[in-house]
Amino acid sequence: MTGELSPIDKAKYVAAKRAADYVEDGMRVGLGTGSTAAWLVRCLGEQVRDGGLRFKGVPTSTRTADLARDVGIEVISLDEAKWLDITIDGADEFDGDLNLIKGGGGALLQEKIVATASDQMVVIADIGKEVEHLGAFPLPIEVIPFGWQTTQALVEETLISMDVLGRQSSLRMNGEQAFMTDEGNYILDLHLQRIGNPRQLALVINQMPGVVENGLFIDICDAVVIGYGDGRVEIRDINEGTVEQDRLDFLETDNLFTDLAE
Ligand SMILES: O=C[C@H](O)[C@H](O)[C@H](O)COP(=O)(O)O
Repeated sequence: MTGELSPIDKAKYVAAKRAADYVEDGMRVGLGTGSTAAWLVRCLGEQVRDGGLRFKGVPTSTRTADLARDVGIEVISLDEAKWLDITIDGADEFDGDLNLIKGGGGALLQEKIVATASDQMVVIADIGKEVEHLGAFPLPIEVIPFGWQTTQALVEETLISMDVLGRQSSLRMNGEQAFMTDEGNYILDLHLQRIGNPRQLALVINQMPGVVENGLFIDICDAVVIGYGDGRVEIRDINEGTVEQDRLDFLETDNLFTDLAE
């Protein structure tokens, strides 16, 4: 990476840097996927290499697994770990109840399994991810390839009859090919605009044949570490509201940050 990092990357970085403090020696830690989670993995890798931190990481995608190994984190499977102390992951949107839309990077299935198998889930996000109502970000749902167009039609008909779907859904593409998840499935992105009842929607979608999982994370997240482009971080806890507001002064002097910005 060269040149000055953008305010959004700084925001992601400070959120990840602060959240890395949650990880203690001996923990089993779920490692999220995406650009914000990648900052976390790099920060933790630096602490492993330079600070002697010892923990086991359970990645939520092959991308995260590769990065974690590259930076020196010991990687184990979820079945080896069985249960996790904490999962730290990014999000595409979070609302006032700390409900989330995830899956912009296509990793929602492993992410939901891992987060649900954790004592706590902490989300790391730049302030731009905060919304009053979920839904402006297209809601990803993972579907099996067999009969995916039939599944898509069923999803659309059901959601239109519920007055939920604003526009059509779209098959996520990777160039000319359908995007394929780590489990060999497809992603449909639902253009909803505003989700009135995320809990109900998540249940309805998951009942449809062919749907594997949806990107709504309801009652899973315990706290959000929010980063700002000027180095401020804020921690919102599901029970206690805002519990910390701080400015991380390391931004221009931190090794990892300056290495990557140069
Ligand atoms: O599938 C991807 C994940 O849910 C990501 O955590 C989410 O899309 C946020 O990614 P980013 O940190 O790159 O905005």
